[in-house]
This record gives sequence, C-alpha cells and structure tokens, in this order.
Amino acid sequence: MTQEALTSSLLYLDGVRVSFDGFRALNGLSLVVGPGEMRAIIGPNGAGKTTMMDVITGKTRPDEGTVMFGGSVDLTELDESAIAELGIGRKFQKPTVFETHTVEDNVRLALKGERSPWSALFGARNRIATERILEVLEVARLVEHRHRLAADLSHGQKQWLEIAMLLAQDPKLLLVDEPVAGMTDAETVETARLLRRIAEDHAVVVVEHDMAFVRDLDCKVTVLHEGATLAEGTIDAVSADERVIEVYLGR
Ligand SMILES: Nc1ncnc2c1ncn2[C@@H]1O[C@H](COP(=O)(O)OP(=O)(O)OP(=O)(O)O)[C@@H](O)[C@H]1O
Repeated sequence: MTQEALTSSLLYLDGVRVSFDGFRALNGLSLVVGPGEMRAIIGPNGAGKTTMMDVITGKTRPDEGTVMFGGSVDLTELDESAIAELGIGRKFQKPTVFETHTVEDNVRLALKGERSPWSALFGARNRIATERILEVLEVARLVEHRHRLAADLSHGQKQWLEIAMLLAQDPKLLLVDEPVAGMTDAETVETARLLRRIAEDHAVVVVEHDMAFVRDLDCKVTVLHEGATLAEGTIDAVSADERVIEVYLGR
C-alpha cells in the first residue's frame, strides 16, 4: 500500500500475520479505515475477524506486518491499556454491563475510567458529566430507562447501554463484535440506526454475520477469508462476487 494510504488513514493494517501453533489465523491481512468511516467486516467462521480485532487492540501481537493508528502510531509497540487510551474502544459480543447498577450509573462508571477525558471533571463539575451521560443515553435511546437497573433491561438494551458506555469515552475508533447476535428483528434495526448515528462523528468497525443488518449499516464491506481480505466494496458488489458466494454466502 502507498504512503498516502497510510497518512490519510485512521487505521492501517498491511501484511499482518498471526500464527497459533503453526496455524495462520491472519495471513497477510491488509485493511485501511479512514477517519470517521464505518466499515463492516464479514466472513466465514475462522476467517480471522476476532483475531484482527485482537491485533488492533493489542491483545494479540502479530508475527509480521504493519498496524498503524492515525497514520503514525505503531500499535504493535503498545499494550492494551495504551491502545485504549489512544481512543480505540471495543465492544465484545456479550454485554458486560454492571447489572446491579442503574443505567445512568453504568455510564457514570464508564466516564470515571482512567481513560476518560471527562474524569477530571468529577466533583467540581459533576453537572457537565451528567449532561454528557444524558447525551449518550439519548443517542442510545435509553434516557427513559436511566433509573432502571441494568439487570432489568432486555438483551438489546444491554447491548446499547454498553455501546453508550464506550461512546461516553468519545473514542476515535469503535470496534464492535457481532452486536446483533441474539437480538429481535426490531432491536437489530434499532442497532443499525444507533451505529449509523455514532458513525456520524466516530470511526466504527463492525464484525457481523447478519447480512440484512450489514446492508442496513449502509457502508463499505470487507470480506475476510483464511486470514486475508477476499473482497471489498458495497454490499451489492461483494454479494455478487463469485468468490464471496463460494466461501461465505453459499449458492
Ligand atoms: N488463541 C488461539 N489459539 C489457537 N488458535 C486460535 C486462537 N485464536 C483463534 N484461533 C484460530 O484462528 C482462526 C481464526 O479465528 P478467529 O476467531 O479470528 O475467526 P473469526 O473470523 O472471528 O471466526 P468466528 O466468525 O467464528 O468468530 C480459527 O481457526 C481459530 O480456531
């Protein structure tokens, strides 16, 4: 890839290889995501999607390849907490909210995290923090649920709460792993709306198997297969690609 592709990128992976006991989970993966872009990542089981997220967040070190953030920060030299502090937030598949706390307090706890630029505002300027909490709950359509215990939310609402918690920290890049697994159709539609809204002012990378949902995200799609990019383009273009049909979509 070119120097220009690197300098204009928010996230830049090139030639990334990861092996587990001789098995190549990532085999020369290249991926470029621009600032503020939303990207969907699809591909069959074992294609390397989770491993890719692990490499970006510093959980897994690549054996080879380039992983850059903001055009100049080498993510392979940083640990997980340093990468989170740079503004890379990750939403795992299962919701991990604090069940015994209210919805509002969950977001408050996320704001209090070390990484949050808002943490310094606590105490003296609590009001600003409260405004910020309401703002992200508004985006997640959870304002009217803010006094409920997180334990009492539906599965979909818990997922949205966790996304709101990440959003509170205002990440530059949000990585979201299979957000609609286990959701109702209505919740799935609502999740696409939420992510499109977030992508108005954040870069978002979404790994997902649900093709109707991916279509609804209305963004560029990257298809992974055997640890590398197989195809990239609009949902219509990749859905019509013979190789994608062969390995993923089926005939
Ligand atoms: N820690 C590990 N040790 C050994 N093998 C691993 C490890 N992590 C992943 N793998 C293997 O690497 C391959 C890629 O896995 P990965 O989880 O990244 O795929 P995926 O695209 O996320 O799949 P899925 O859609 O099932 O989540 C798989 O064959 C998996 O078994």
